[in-house]
Amino acid sequence: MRVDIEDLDAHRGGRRVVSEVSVSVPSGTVLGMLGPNGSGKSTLLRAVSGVAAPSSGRVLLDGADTASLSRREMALRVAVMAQEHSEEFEIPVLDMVLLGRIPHGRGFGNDSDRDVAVALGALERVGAPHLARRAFSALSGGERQRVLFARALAQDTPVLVLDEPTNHLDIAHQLELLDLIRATDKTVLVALHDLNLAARSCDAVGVLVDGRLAALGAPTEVLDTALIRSAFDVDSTAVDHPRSGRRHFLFDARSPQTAPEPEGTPVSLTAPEGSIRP
Ligand SMILES: Nc1ncnc2c1ncn2[C@@H]1O[C@H](COP(=O)(O)OP(=O)(O)OP(=O)(O)O)[C@@H](O)[C@H]1O
Repeated sequence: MRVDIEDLDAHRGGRRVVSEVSVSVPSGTVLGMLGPNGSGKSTLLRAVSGVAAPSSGRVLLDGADTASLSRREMALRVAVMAQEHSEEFEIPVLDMVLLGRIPHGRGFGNDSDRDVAVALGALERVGAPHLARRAFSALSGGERQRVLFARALAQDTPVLVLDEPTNHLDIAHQLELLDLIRATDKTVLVALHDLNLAARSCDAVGVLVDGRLAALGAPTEVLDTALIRSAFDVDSTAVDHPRSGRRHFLFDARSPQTAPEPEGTPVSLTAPEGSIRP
């Protein structure tokens, strides 16, 4: 399913935090949304998924304006994995994943055998079938992320909107989740902070700075040391991976022009007596 974002503005707390963003995401491709903290990635993704309507502009799913779709019609098209999930759900993990089946069925607690099979299959895909009977609230941060990703998969939608899905995940599970995303034929919009993971896993990346799209295109075209400096205020060095040949970035330091000046009396960095520092 194709996703077109047209001239989108979005407000948070009465302030415009996303301005004039236009992006087309072809069916079955992965768009990584990059940008510094507070640059508007989550706000843009909320607008795309229908969690919060844009203040102006449109989001089209295969040409259909999301403003004209019912909640259920949206839930059959777009599954969302949000960044914040402070909920202390006492429910078992399997029931949490079954929430993804609600748009397909008869409502919570009326799951069919197929719903249960899909939910168990999704847990299997994220490597978490052993968690099915555990309470969601008793899981670690990374285990919760994987269960919430399983819920999004179980929703069985053509579009996935994922806000920093690799938060809390160890490196093996980060790679696994991004490989799973790549292996689906879904259209994926995913906010990421790790530029090297994004370059490895996305067909295209969009870089938001202060709510505006500063760059958009294939990772190899977009990501370079100049962009990283201007968008993130960080100096970096590009190196090609000795085996894959893929471009990677080593991060050197905050760029000197923009790093905050130290204020007042310099703080001594000498380790105190008995410290574990060498
Ligand atoms: N609930 C809110 N009320 C008011 N302002 C908000 C709210 N949520 C976010 N904002 C503001 O909107 C702007 C964009 O925030 P957003 O969460 O979209 O950024 P982000 O790029 O996803 O950031 P991060 O990388 O830190 O997750 C920020 O300036 C933020 O302070």
